[in-house]
Amino acid sequence: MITIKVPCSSANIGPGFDVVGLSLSIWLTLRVSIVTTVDTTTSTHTLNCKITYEGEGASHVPLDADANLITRTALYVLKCHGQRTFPPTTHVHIVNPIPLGRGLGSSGAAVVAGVLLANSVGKLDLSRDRMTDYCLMIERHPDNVMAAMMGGFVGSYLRELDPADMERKEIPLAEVLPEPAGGVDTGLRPPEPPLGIGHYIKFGWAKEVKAVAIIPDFEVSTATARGVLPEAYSKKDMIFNLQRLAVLTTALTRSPPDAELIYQAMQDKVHQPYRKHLIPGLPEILASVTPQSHPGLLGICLSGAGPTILALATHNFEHIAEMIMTRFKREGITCRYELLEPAYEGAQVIES
Ligand SMILES: Nc1ncnc2c1ncn2[C@@H]1O[C@H](COP(=O)(O)OP(=O)(O)OP(=O)(O)O)[C@@H](O)[C@H]1O
Ligand SMILES: N[C@@H](CCO)C(=O)O
Repeated sequence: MITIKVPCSSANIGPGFDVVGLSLSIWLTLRVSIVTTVDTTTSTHTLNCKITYEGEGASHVPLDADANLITRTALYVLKCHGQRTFPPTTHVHIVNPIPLGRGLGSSGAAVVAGVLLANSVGKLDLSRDRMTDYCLMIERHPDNVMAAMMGGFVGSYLRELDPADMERKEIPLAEVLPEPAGGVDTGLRPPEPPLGIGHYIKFGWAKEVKAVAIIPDFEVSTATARGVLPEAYSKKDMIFNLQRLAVLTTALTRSPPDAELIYQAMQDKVHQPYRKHLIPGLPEILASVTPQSHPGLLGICLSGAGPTILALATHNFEHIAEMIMTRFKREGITCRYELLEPAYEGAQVIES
């Protein structure tokens, strides 16, 4: 039995759009077994893989190996290594408590889990850095996948690629992860990722800082939330974010945390203002919960592409969460909240 555990993550933390991510303590878990039978031709499951699933999205997440994001990702990596199917007969049981499309990195966790799955069942012996390259072929912004893979509070950038590699990086997603093609397999190897696409550094984290995630009961797809962003930004807005991000990455390591410094350093002009039409009440919520109005609060932001709100705080967690849920309720939106800790250790593979 192989157990694969991947944490959820919150990207951006205010000004660090597509740059920083924080892995948090909700874990996607895969339980993987390979049953070797005498007659290996009898598997009735797509590509030798049986999927069972419980948790968030159980009513609609596909259970065919060539359609489910986790196994589709694994197949991409396996095919790059000349393996066209899973080993007969693979059973992947997925337990997913990460809400989908809420800004808590469910797709990043699924992609990381898929790459780890391929590495284990295909006995590929890939390094963690190389596995990250595969993740970045599928999820092209590094913040969620780097945090989920490496754990903790992580900053990352994508390497500037030479023109040939750039071409490969820009290939449409469907070519990296072919759509379920009714069994059509050209036999060609998919494009392999260039070496060393992503680079990262782990920041420290002051241990008293916890994350309160207020999770509305509706989804915002990341693709939609990226579609509303402008193509270009003013110099003024870029400087605004860069100044804050530079301060924030160290401010969150200091004990005791400086609430005034962190609150200001979590302001953003690059993505949150443009996403307000997708998340009713967003500007009011971000402006009305402050360290003065809510002692214990350090800072507040949209988690990833939303709609979850992330509040960093040292105490008073329930009060902060209740205030935000009440504000959402005025917009007719119900929410739940979770008190989370950083998942320092990142993705794990346990063989038993
Ligand atoms: N465990 C899973 N199994 C299969 N598919 C999944 C799983 N988790 C996520 N997905 C797919 O990813 C989609 C959500 O991805 P999306 O990028 O829109 O949001 P997110 O990753 O939850 O949020 P964000 O990127 O803002 O943090 C789901 O609708 C589903 O298609
Ligand atoms: N940085 C990404 C994270 C969401 O996956 C965004 O905000 O669009």
